[in-house]
Amino acid sequence: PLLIQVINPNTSLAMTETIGMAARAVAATGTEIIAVSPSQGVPSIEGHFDEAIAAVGVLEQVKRGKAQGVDGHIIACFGDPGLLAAREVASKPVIGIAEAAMHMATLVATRFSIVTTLPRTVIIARHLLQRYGFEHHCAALHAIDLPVLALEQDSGIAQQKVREYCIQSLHQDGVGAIVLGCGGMADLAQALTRELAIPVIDGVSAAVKLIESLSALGLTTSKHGDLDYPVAKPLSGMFSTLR
Ligand SMILES: O=C(O)C[C@H]1NC(=O)NC1=O
Repeated sequence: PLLIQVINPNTSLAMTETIGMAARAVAATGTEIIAVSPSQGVPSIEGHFDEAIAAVGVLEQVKRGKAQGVDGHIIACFGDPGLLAAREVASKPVIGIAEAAMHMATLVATRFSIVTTLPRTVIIARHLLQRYGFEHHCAALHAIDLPVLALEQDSGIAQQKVREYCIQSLHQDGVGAIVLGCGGMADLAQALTRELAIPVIDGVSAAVKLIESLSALGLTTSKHGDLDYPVAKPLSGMFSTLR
């Protein structure tokens, strides 16, 4: 049996619930999901400033998960905030939902598009594509132009916009798959895949299966080189809890 920690790096507990449910929906029998949020930070992550703040919370939660003996950590925000820092701290695998979704998309299609929230997040997603080496696999990126927390409102307006952009993308972008670019969209992928008859990929569920695969293969974060544990030194003030 596996214990997987799913970290929603923002402090919106409703989104943590959505993310936890999406993870549990695909978890193998015997895999337990612990969905958490940082004790302090930002209610939603919509840019570099938010990501820098959220990264500290991610590190705090990774340390907690490590103490709980989890078998892997998932960073459930499409910016993958703190991913490499978290890998330095962790002994077990750490997977970001953007990298997970992008990897899965390349396994089922030659080109994919991304549907995310704000126009500025589209730019950040482009940085991720470059960083992960998927620039040439992503044919188009779309923003529904609504804030992240619109996905937690009951109106369903954000969900409707995601569906509209997915339909537009499958007709116009010449892609074989669509990646949902927000942890808060995790509950939409399966229904959209069925309705639109194109793989619509959520990074939360993709990351759960990647952690299970890495665990089954006996693979974990390398401590040879730059992902070795952080150099030991005294940490002051608010960072002292990260020791
Ligand atoms: O950047 C985005 O639009 C998505 C990203 N922000 C957030 O609070 N959770 C996320 O997945």
